[in-house]
Amino acid sequence: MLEIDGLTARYGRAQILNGVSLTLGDNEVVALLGRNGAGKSTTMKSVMGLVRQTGGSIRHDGQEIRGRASHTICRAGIGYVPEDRRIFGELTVEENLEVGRRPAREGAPQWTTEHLFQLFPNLAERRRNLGKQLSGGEQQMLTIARTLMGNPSLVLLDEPSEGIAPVIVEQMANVISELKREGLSVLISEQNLHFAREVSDRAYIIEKGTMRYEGKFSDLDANPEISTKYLAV
Ligand SMILES: Nc1ncnc2c1ncn2[C@@H]1O[C@H](COP(=O)(O)OP(=O)(O)OP(=O)(O)O)[C@@H](O)[C@H]1O
Repeated sequence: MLEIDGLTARYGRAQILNGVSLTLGDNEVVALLGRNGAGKSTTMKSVMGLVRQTGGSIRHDGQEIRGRASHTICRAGIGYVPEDRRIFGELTVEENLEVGRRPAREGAPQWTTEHLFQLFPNLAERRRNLGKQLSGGEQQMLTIARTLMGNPSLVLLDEPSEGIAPVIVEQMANVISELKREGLSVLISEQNLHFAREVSDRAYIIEKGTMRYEGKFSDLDANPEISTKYLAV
């Protein structure tokens, strides 16, 4: 589904990714863990063609996408939910969802607003509220729901549990499990090991733009020194 191999990327003169490799299989949920500034967002932005990549490859369903324009990457079925919730504050919840609507895509689940409202009951209750009237957690949910309106087969979620109330974090975990049940592949970036463990099949740990760990959560639990060294636990 997604194969990143030896990816290097920079902002201006600063080298941020030093050869990152990661794979995500069909219908897998994989966590990209790391502390603040480790390079998680930059990895996701690289997949989306939003930062300058200097080397390596990014293949999606076997096709090289590194260097392609962002809209082409979206059209290939990759949805991206950035950390900063980019909802339209002056549009209602329903209108925000309509903005994300794209044609159905073969091999990917097709979403309707009604289906999304079942998945996000909070948004259903607030469907006629303006985006700016929602809480931070609800805005995060709305960003995810709007991305799903594009019928992606792969979704990149940048720190979905960041800065939201615990009760919403629990709902977020349910949403990610439901996306997997629907057949999607999901890459989440996380600092929260507990949340990542709850929703993901396996994990990578990145530090200073370099991959330090790849494996199961059970192995991470058996070797706590890895988490202590590379994560804020
Ligand atoms: N637009 C930018 N210009 C220059 N440097 C940047 C830019 N964005 C990020 N960086 C730097 O790149 C490095 C990696 O940042 P990145 O956002 O990928 O980290 P992260 O693991 O996602 O952490 P965070 O939780 O802070 O988002 C950091 O050192 C950061 O300061």
